[in-house]
Amino acid sequence: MTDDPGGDGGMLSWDESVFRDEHVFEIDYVPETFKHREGQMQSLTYALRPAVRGSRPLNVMVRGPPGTGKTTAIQKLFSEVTAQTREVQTIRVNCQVNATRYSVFSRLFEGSFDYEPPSSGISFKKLFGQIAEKLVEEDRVLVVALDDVNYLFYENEASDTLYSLLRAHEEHPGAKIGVIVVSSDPTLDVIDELDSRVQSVFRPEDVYFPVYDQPEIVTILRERVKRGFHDDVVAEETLEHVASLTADSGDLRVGIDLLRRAGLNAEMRASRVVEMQDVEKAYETSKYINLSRSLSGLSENERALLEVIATHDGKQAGDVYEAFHEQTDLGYTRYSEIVNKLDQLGLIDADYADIEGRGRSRSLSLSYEKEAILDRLE
Ligand SMILES: Nc1ncnc2c1ncn2[C@@H]1O[C@H](COP(=O)(O)OP(=O)(O)OP(=O)(O)O)[C@@H](O)[C@H]1O
Repeated sequence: MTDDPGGDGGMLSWDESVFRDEHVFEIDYVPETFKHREGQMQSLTYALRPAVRGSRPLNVMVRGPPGTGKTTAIQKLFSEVTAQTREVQTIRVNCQVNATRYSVFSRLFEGSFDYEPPSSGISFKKLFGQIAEKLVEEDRVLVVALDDVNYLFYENEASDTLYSLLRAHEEHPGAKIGVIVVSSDPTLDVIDELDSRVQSVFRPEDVYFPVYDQPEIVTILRERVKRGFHDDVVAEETLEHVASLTADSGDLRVGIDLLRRAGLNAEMRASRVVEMQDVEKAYETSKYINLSRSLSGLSENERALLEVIATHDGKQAGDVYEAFHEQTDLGYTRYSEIVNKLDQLGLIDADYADIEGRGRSRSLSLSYEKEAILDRLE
């Protein structure tokens, strides 16, 4: 691309691309290099070391805002461990998808047996029994990463799930299980929110992932640009701009998505170069990547309530309930639970306020612009 073989100046012909490898901008891509996380990787490796020797590993609590490399660290760690030894089995559970104890253990079953548990409704006890039995039989240590564990808290399932995992050896002698909980909710105090029966057995190592600063973002994104785009498609100045927009949100995902969309915008203009205008246009969508991600995990009723709040923005909880109940027939308890979850996800603000003559009541308002939410709920 650099030598402009067609001799057509800045124009891209229909069968050319600015991308060398578009795949590096996809969400499930695991980067080859993982800069600025050496300390965290060291702590994680240290915690897992006993497992490699056949003992129960240290439990770990990983915390940090969205898009700071927590999942990537677990993926890297797990592939290093499994490459080293067959004695350790590692399973990562995405709690946004598996948000109940039963569903977490179904995933563990699937990870252990390579097929899903019977859908006919096998009891939790049986499910757990089979997983533990296999571990003991094969004399393997199981390391479970509960990724985005905050979702288990939103569903009130965290204590039961952790309790079962941490006390596994009591019901199933010989079963060795280590747990890594990964929380991306900075407002959630993981230990504090657990039942005291869990607190007494869960004293994890703490590993923190701070947001990347702008120079760190530049080095990480430069690597992606090198792998993902042909030479000279993204100028240094453009990269700096992408990094500063990314630093505003603190979520590296914004930067990666920005690069891909800006590349597509350049192609749309048949340009060989990504210009600032391509980045600006892409940012209108990329800045909402975290919102889209939160929305994608919502159930039908949760989406319905968010939509009702969008059309009653700033109204009192009681008034919103009436509209919600009319639409879904759900009762007040369930309604309150969903309000709390949307609040914890940072989608709405549910603030208590004194209302004249009515005591204290919550008013519900959107944390994002109404249109941004409604567009993404469609
Ligand atoms: N140091 C790094 N080097 C290269 N890529 C990185 C680095 N840190 C994060 N990424 C990339 O940023 C994106 C987000 O990272 P990741 O999913 O690991 O974040 P997270 O902290 O687990 O986010 P969440 O809490 O929202 O689940 C991924 O595409 C990942 O490849």
